[in-house]
Amino acid sequence: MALDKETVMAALDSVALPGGGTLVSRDLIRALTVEAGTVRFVIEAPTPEEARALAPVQATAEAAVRALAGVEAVQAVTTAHGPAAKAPSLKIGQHPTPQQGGPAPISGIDRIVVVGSGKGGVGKSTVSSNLAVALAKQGRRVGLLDADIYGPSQPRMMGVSKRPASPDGKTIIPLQAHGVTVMSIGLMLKEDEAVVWRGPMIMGALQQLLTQVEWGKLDILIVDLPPGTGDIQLTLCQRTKLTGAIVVSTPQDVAMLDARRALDMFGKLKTPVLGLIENMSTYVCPNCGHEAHLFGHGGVAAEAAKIGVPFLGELPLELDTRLAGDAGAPIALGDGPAAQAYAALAARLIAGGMA
Ligand SMILES: Nc1ncnc2c1ncn2[C@@H]1O[C@H](COP(=O)(O)OP(=O)(O)OP(=O)(O)O)[C@@H](O)[C@H]1O
Repeated sequence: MALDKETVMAALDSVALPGGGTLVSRDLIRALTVEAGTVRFVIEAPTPEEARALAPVQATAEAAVRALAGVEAVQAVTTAHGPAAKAPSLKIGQHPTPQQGGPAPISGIDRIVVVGSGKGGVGKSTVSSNLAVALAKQGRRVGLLDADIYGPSQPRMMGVSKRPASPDGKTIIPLQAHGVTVMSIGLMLKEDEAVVWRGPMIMGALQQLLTQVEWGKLDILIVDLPPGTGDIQLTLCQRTKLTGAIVVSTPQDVAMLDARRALDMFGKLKTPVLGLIENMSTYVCPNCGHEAHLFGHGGVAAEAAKIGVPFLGELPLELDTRLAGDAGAPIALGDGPAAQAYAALAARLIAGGMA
């Protein structure tokens, strides 16, 4: 294989960062050049402290590039942004502006699909990120909006952490990860900063994420909702023209009870339910191959049949899915059993005109 920038970037994409993600997925590589066997690049950290902490990562990156065929010399430096130039300040969290008429589409976005659940922790964010990646792998232009304002998890799951730029203090430039355009309120806050807002501020923040982000042209925007049936769900369904909702549940009775509430809410808000997904459906022991159903099995399919909505599929409970999410590289990027299940789900949505 010829030595070129793509080959070097692929090698750098294998270099994991301490907080999750890779040098490439977190967009830290600058000024990469390849000249007659000599590779030069800059690792640009957001702060001088982070730059110091990246010294071992630089060594790993140099070794990864040096191992490529045709590389004779590697010259890498790690720098920091330094104190950020004073950008026009963008305030996230404000009172919503009134909207005339009914739910409005977002210009440039063909379909908006929300992913919801009744209960927390059933895998809504995992499904959203993996579905986004699986759809992007099948050639769709995909956006992922993390609307879980109280507990944003997409920055970690997609391996992004850079604060999105706002060149004019109004528009927000989203980030790119694994072929997906990503925006989360978590990117505008410090990782452990809590959002302590009342309903109107939340609605205003959501409105900003939907309308001030430069999404570009998308075939589908996937919105990862917070759990439950609160202000965010209400605002989104009433103000934005949605293609529909996907409801994720585990097969457990308590999860299904809450999922029914979510379904009831979408019914009341006249948001079409595109289908149900059963997550953490089966567990195959990696040592002996025994298949177990830790949270039961088939409950979601039975519910879908009962209420007459499509059952979109079941996803296995597996350690690799959790590890991949924590590492910022969704499991759907690979080709194992979970990735195949997500690929089938993506293909089904595309075939049905939903993505
Ligand atoms: N199929 C799976 N196999 C293994 N682990 C999973 C699976 N689905 C989700 N998880 C893990 O379970 C945890 C909760 O998942 P996730 O954050 O996606 O749920 P959620 O419904 O979005 O939660 P929240 O209510 O906090 O938003 C995460 O650590 C995730 O990695």
